[in-house]
This record gives sequence, structure tokens and C-alpha cells, in this order.
Amino acid sequence: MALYVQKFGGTSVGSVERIKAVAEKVKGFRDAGHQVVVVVSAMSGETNRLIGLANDINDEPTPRELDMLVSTGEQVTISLLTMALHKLGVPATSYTGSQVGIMTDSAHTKARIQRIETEDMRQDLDDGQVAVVAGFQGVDEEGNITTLGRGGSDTTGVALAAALNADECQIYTDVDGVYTTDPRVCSQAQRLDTITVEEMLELASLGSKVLQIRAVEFAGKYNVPLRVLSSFQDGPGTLIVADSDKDEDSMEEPLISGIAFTANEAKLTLLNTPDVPGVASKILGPIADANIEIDMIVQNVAPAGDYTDFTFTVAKGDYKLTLKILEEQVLPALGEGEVKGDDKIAKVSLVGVGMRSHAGVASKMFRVLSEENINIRMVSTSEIKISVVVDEKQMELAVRALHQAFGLDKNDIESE
Ligand SMILES: Nc1ncnc2c1ncn2[C@@H]1O[C@H](COP(=O)(O)OP(=O)(O)O)[C@@H](O)[C@H]1O
Ligand SMILES: N[C@@H](CC(=O)OP(=O)(O)O)C(=O)O
Repeated sequence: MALYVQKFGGTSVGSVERIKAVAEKVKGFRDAGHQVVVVVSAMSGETNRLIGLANDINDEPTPRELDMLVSTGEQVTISLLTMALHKLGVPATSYTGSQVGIMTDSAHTKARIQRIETEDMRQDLDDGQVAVVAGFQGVDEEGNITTLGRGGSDTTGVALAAALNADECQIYTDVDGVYTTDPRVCSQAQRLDTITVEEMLELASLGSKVLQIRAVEFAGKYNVPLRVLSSFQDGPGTLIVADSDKDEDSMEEPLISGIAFTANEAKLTLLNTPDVPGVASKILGPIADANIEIDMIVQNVAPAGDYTDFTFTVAKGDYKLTLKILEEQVLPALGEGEVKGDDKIAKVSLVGVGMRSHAGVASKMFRVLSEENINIRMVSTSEIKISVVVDEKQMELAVRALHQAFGLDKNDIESE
């Protein structure tokens, strides 16, 4: 007998038929003698619909009320799934985050889990029940409902698996595992049998939304065995493995494990800023004060030593506010310069632990992009990733060209 925490995302519970299919799947595990805790997201599109309603009423809803509203999406699915399980004769009880004791801090819309009270769930499991828990939500010490950030049900699943010491946390979604890149954009993408926590963290943080980044962090920190599977077809899925557990038979790591991309960034440039100590902090200080996260930063070498250009990227949602801060606070403080912005950009990233021991990945990447006539506007690197910023409209072309050039296409891998 094993204990599984099974998380079903929005598409997997997107209709009555799909909810019934999830109930059948859960029943199958229970009939096989396993204990199951299920975590569900809201039906697909529901969270966006609720946010839309809020914005129709008030374009700046308070985070507390937003959490109160969007958490209702998951409350619908826990009850419907539990009813579907009852219909199949499976004893089950639904719980909101607050009822099951998912205690978080008070950072509404991006709360962090601090502890989980597991007694009720353990009692249910001991009684032969399935516990059906609302993903994405928790409660703070004052009893306010909080949410964990978009995609947060993955984190609920992994956190519950850690708290219950489950044998595996299974993330069921609409693809049958983690692919070399998003299979919706590149039909040649290949499912990976395993991927390391480190690589998955990079892919998630660079835009692959198959897993929420904090869920991967949690799995790494608490050693939770984590598997991504399809809720629509059977198969082994992809196991996220500790960095030391990567297939020991393979003598060489593949150079690139995956390609991530996102069009959710915008680029801002300050032209002709004085090249003197303290300028970077004068530019970025007011932006940090506004709680805006900065991703890539590039400062050009000043040709004559006295003026430079300073470019950085932020999330697209922060673009307008950042532009305003630069124009209204930073430029007056610097006394000179000019601001330029572009929110039609995309970031494409190659990820792979094999890069550590191989030179030449960047030069090959740049060559492939130049052969496709794709202009590179910014570059950033770390030990296991290279990211470039390109025009948004060239993003998919860049992904496909790089996927093929780095030998990730289906036919290449199959013929090895
Ligand atoms: N490398 C990747 N491997 C698999 N899926 C990916 C990858 N990158 C992006 N995706 C996308 O992630 C989607 C699944 O995530 P999401 O829509 O959040 O699912 P859910 O609703 O189940 O939480 C897939 O449909 C796929 O388009
Ligand atoms: N419903 C929430 C939480 C979530 O994790 O959803 P999904 O599993 O469908 O990505 C959201 O849309 O962000």
C-alpha cells in the first residue's frame, strides 16, 4: 500500500465528464489498495473569469478581496469531485485550505505556506476515506483566506505530500509529462523520462508553466518524489529526480535538456546615462521600492567613458508602472538621459546541466538564430542556462530552430 497525493489541474477538471473521469482514476488507485489525497484546481478558465469580474467592478481590487473571490473556484471542484466519488461508492470528504489547516503568511495573492495540520487528513486516510483538498488556497493566522499565486495548486500538492510523507506526489495535467519544450509550440518535442530538480527549476522559472516553480522548490527541499502525468492517458510520465539521482548509466549528460520561453516580459532602456558610480542603484532603487522584480540587466560599456545605456526587463504586467517610475522619478534624479520601452519581446532559454562541461553552446545558439534572421536584443547566462531576448513575433520560430539544431527533435532522439 502506498500513499499518493494526486493533483488535478484546471483542464483535468474542466467539465462534468472530466470530473467523473478523475473520480474513476482515483477509485482505481483506491481499489488497488492505495491511500489517496486529491488536490484540485478550479475548472479551467474559472480563475481568469473571476479575476475579470473583479476588474469589471474595481480596477484595483484589494488583494484580500481578490483572494476571497478567486478561492471560490477551487471550492466548486472539491465538492463536485467528492460527489462524483460518492456516486462511485468511494467514501470521500472535501476540504477547503482553511479546513485542512494549510497555514500561510498574510501576503495575499502570493502567500507562502508555513505549516500544514495533517491530523484530519490522516484520520480520513485511516478510516479508508479519500481527502479532497482545494488547491491554491490557505489561511493566515487571523483566519483570512489567502492564495498561493497563479498555478499554486501544484505547490499545495507537493506541500501536502511533504507534510504527509507521501510515497509520491503526482501532478496530473493535459500533457503526459515534461517535454523538451512546450509540445503545443513544437510538435517535435519529446517527453523526458526524468529531469533533475535543478533543470526543472530553471525551466519553470524561465516560463515552462507545466509546473509552478515553488512546487519544484518544495519538492527539492523536502525530497518529495514528484511525477508529471496525463489525466487523459496512461503512461509513466516524467519523474523529477534529485540532481544526484540522474541516470547513472548515461556517461554524458545531454547538452541541452529543454527549451523554455515566455512572452511575459518587457524591456526598458535608459539611453545616455552618466557612467559614474551609483547610477545603477539610482535607476533600480525606486523600481525595487515599488516591489517590481527585475529579471535581466545589461549595461553597455561606455565608449568614451562618460555615458552609457542601461537596459533591463520586468514582467509585462509591471511595464507601465516601471515606465512611469523611470520618467517621473529616475530621469529627474539623474538629470539627463532618455527612456525607451518595448513590451513586444520574448525570452527564449536553453537549459541543461550538460552545459557546465561544454563550451560553445552560446555561439551555436547565436549562429542558429542568425541563420533564421532573428535579432538578439539581450543575453544572459548562468552555469546551466542561456537566455536571449528576441522580438515576440519571432519567439516560436526561435524555439523550433533551436530545438532542431540542438538535437532535441523526436526523430533525432529516436535514431540515436
Ligand atoms: N516543457 C514542457 N513540457 C510539457 N508541457 C509544457 C512545457 N512547457 C509548457 N508546457 C505547457 O504546460 C501545460 C500544462 O500546464 P497547465 O496548463 O498549467 O496545466 P494544469 O491546468 O493541469 O495545471 C501544457 O498544456 C503545455 O502546453
Ligand atoms: N486555479 C488557480 C490555481 C492553479 O494551480 O490552477 P492550474 O492547476 O489550472 O494551473 C490558477 O488558475 O492559477
